[in-house]
Amino acid sequence: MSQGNRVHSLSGLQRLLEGGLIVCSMLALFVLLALTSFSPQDPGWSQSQFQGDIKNLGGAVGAWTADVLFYFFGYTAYLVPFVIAGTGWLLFKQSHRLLEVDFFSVSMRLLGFVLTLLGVSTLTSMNAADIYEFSAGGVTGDVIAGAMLPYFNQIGTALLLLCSVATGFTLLTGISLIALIEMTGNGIIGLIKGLGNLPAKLSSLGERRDTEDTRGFMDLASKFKRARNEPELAQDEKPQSAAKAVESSAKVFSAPDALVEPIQTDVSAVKEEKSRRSFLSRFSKSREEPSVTPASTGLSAIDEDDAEPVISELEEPALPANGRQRVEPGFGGINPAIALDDEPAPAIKAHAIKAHDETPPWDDIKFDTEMSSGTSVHKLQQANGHAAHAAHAAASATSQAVASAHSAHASNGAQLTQASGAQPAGQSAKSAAKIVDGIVVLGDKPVVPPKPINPLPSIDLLNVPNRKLNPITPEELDQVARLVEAKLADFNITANVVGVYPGPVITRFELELAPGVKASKISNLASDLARSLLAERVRVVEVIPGKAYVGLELPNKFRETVYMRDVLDCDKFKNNGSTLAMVLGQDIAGEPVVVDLAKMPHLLVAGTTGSGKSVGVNVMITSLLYKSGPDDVRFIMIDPKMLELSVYEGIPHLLCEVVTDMKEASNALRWCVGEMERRYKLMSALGVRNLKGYNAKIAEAKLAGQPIPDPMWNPSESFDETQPMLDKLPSIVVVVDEFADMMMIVGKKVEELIARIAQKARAAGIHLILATQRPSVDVITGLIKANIPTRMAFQVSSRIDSRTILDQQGAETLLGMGDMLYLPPGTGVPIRVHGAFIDDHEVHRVVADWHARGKPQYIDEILNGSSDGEQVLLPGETPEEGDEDYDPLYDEAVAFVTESRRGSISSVQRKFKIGYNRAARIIEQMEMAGVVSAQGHNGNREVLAPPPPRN
Ligand SMILES: Nc1ncnc2c1ncn2[C@@H]1O[C@H](COP(=O)(O)OP(=O)(O)OP(=O)(O)O)[C@@H](O)[C@H]1O
Repeated sequence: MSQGNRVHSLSGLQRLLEGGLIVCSMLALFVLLALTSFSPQDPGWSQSQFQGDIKNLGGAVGAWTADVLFYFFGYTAYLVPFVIAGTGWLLFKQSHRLLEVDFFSVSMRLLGFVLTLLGVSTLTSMNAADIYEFSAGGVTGDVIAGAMLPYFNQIGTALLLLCSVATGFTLLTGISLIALIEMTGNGIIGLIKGLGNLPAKLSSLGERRDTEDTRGFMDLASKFKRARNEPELAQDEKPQSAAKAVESSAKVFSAPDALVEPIQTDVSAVKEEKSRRSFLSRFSKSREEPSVTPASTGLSAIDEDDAEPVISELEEPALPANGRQRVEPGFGGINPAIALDDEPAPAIKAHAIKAHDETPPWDDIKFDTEMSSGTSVHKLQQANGHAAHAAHAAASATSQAVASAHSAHASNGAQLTQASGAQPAGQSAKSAAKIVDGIVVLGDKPVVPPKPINPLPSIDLLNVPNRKLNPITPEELDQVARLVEAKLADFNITANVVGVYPGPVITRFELELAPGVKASKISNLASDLARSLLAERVRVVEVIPGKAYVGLELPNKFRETVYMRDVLDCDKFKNNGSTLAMVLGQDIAGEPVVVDLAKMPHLLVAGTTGSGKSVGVNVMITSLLYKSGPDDVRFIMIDPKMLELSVYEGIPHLLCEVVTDMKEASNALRWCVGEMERRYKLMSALGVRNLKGYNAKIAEAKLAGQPIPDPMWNPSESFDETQPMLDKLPSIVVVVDEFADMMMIVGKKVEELIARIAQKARAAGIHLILATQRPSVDVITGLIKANIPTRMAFQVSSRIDSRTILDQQGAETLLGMGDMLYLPPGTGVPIRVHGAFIDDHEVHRVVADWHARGKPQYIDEILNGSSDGEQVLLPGETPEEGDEDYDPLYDEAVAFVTESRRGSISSVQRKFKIGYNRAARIIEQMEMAGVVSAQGHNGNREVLAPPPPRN
C-alpha cells in the first residue's frame, strides 16, 4: 500500500522507469530471438566471409550480437536476455529503493552474478560439446579452464567451479542453499508419503460417503417427512421431533475440516512471525557479545550518508493468513425454507410471539446459533450445507426448533437475572422454560439449547489481520546502528550501540556511554537527534531496569499494526486467572502486554485527540467482554461525548444505560460510593477482607447447602417479606470517556466522589477507568492523581502534559495511533506499549454476540438517585450548599430590591452592609427565582417582580 503511494509521488521518475521496463523487455526479446535464430553462415564478429541472405531474425545486428555473445560466453549467452529483462523488472518494481541504494548489497549481488557466470561458463566449456563453431563456455570459459586445469586437474577444477557457482548464487539471490535443499527434501518426502496414503484415503472416503452419510441423510429426511405427514401428531410432540432430528444430524456430521483449518493456518502465520522475531532477537543478542560488537563487525566502513537512518522494508509476499479461507457458518440452505415453508404450529407460534419481547430478532438467533460451537444446531447447519434436499423437508420442524430457541433464550435471560440477584426479566418465559442438564426444556420436552454464557465469545469474531511484517535485515539494522553512533559523535558523545531490538513499531538501540557521559545529555539532544537521523521522533530511555545502558527508540519506517486478535490469542491472556485481565497491545519487542485491572485498581488514560485513546478504551472493554460474563463483571459507562461508548448499549454487563447526562453521571458515582459502603458492611459482617474472599465464602456456603442470609435486611424498611440470601457480587468497572466534561459540568463534587471511590473501592471490587483528552491540572487534579496510581499516556503535545499524566516527560515523543506509555502501579518506570487496534465492526460483533446471550438488568436508582427522589446523604457526607439554602437576609433583600427597583449587587451590599460575594449570591438567587432579570449588556438587571403590597 505504502509502496503504491511512493510510486504515485514519483510520477516523473515512474514514467521513465516504465519506459525502461518496456525497452529492457524488447531488448531481451531481441537478444533471445537473435540467439535462437543464430546461423553460422550469417555475417558476424568472428566471421569474415558472408554469402547470401541473412537468416538471423534480428537481421545483421542480431547476427552480430549473437555471434559476440556465443563467442565470449558459449551456452551461457542464453542467460543474457533473462538478465536484461530481470534488470528492467527490478528497476521498475523496486524504484522506491533507488533513493536508498545500499551499495554494499548491490556489490554483493554483482559479485555473485560474476561468480555464477564464470563458474557456469567454465564448467560448460569443460564438459559440453561446442555450440556451432564456438566453444560451449565461450572464450571466457576456455580461458579460465585453461588457466586452472594445469594446477587443479579436472576434478579439482570442477569442484572449485561448483563452489564458485554455489557461492555466487547465494550472494546474488540471498537464498540459502541449505534451506533450499531442505525444502526440496521435505517436498519430496511429503509427496512420497501423500502418494503412499492416497489409496487408503480414497477407499475410506468412498466408504464413508456410501454408508454413514447416505444413511444419515435418509434418516433425517424420513424423520422430517414423518413430522410433516402426521398433522394429527400432538403439538407438544413437535419440538421433540425437531430436537431429535437435530440430535441425529449432530451425530452424523462431525465438525468440518474447514472450521479447523483456518485456525491452523493462523497459528502458522503467528509462528512465522515469532521465528522472524526470534531471529532478530538472536541477532541482537549476538551483538551484545564482545566478539561481535558493532566496532568489530567490519561493517563500519559503510558510507553513513548512503544509508537511510530509518528501518526500511523489503517487499514481502502476503502471509498465508491473507488467503485464509473465511468460513461463514449460517443456516445455509435451510434459512429460506423457514421463511417459505409451513408456518409453525399455532401453539408454538403463539409462544414465539409471546417470548419475542425478551428475545433478540431473527438475525440474532441466527447469530446465536452460528456462534455456539458444539451445539446441535450448528451441526445441523453444516448438515444442511451438504443436503439441500433434506433442508426442505426439515423446514417445518426447524421453524419449531427456532421458535423454541426464542423462548429458550428468554429463559436464559431469566436465569441470568436470578444469578445476578436482580428482578426477573420475563416471568412468562421463566415459567415456560427451564434448563435440565444443560438442555432447555419447554414444557416437558427438551429442545435446542440457547446460547449459553459459557463458552465466552469466540475469537473468530475479530478480524483475521492482514499482517504486514516489517522485514528488517540485520545488515540494515547494523547500518542504522553505525549511523546512530556517528550522529552521537557529531554531538561529542562517545557511545557504542551494544544491542538492537527491532519491534513492530520502533527499534530500540541500547547505547553504552563512554565513562563520564550523562544520560541526560542525550535526552536533551532528543529533538536534534531526531532531526539529524531524519526520524519523526526519538525517545530516549534514560534508565533501562537491570541494564547499564541508555535506550534510544527510533520509529520504524514501515510501522506494523498490532491487531487485537493477535494479542488476545496469547497464552498470557488466556491463562490469566483474573476476571479483570485486559490486553493492552504489544511491548517494543512485540510481546503481548496483559494487565490486571484488579491490581491497578484504577486507571487514568490521557492523550491528545486522535492519539488512540478511544480505541485503547475499546480494547480494554472488549478484553473484559472476552474474559468475563455479567456474573463476574458489570459496567457503568459514562460517555459525555455520546458516541464512543453507546455501541455497548444493551450488553448484559451493563448496570444502567450508557450515561450521557452529566447529572445522571454524578448520581451514578454517588451510587457507586453507596454500593461501596454497602459492600464494606457485608464484607465486615462475613469477616472477609475483599470481594474475592466474600465471593468464595458465598460459594462455599451455597455448596454446603447453607446460603448466608443478608445481615443488612431490615424487615421494617425492606419490601422483602423474608430475609433474602446473599449472592455472588460482580466487580464493577466504571468507564468514563472524557471525564474533563464531567468535571466542568458537575464541578468539584465529581472530583470528591472519584477520590472517594478511588481511595477505598479496591477491596469492594469497584474500579475506575477515567479517560480524558485534556491532560491539564484542572482536570487531572492532585486529588485524583494521588488516588489513581496507574496511568496510561497516549501521545500528548507537550512535556508539561506528559508530566501532568505520568509525573515525567516522554509521552510527547510517542508516535500516536495507539502508541502509549503505561505506568503500572507502584513503579516509576513507564513501559512503552503499542496499543492493539480494534475496529468498530469488530466491537459490534462482540457486542452482538453478548446481546444474543442475555439482556441487561438495569438498576434505576443508579441514574435517578434513590427511589423516593431524595438525595440520601452518604456516610460522612455533609449536605451540599443547595439552591434552597437561602441567605437569612434574602427576604429582606427581595423586599428592598422590589421596592427600590434597583437590582444591582452594590445596592444590596450597601443597604445590608454585607460583602460582595454574599450580595452577589443573593442577587443570583433572585435571578433564579425570577425576581430580577439576567444581567444586560450594560451590566444592569431589571427588577421583574412587583413591589410588595403595602399594608
Ligand atoms: N492501536 C492502533 N493502531 C493503529 N491505529 C490506531 C490505533 N489506535 C488508534 N488508531 C488510529 O487513530 C485514529 C484515532 O484514534 P481514536 O479515535 O481512538 O483517538 P482518540 O484519542 O480517541 O481521539 P478523540 O479524542 O478525538 O476521540 C483511529 O481512527 C485509528 O485509525
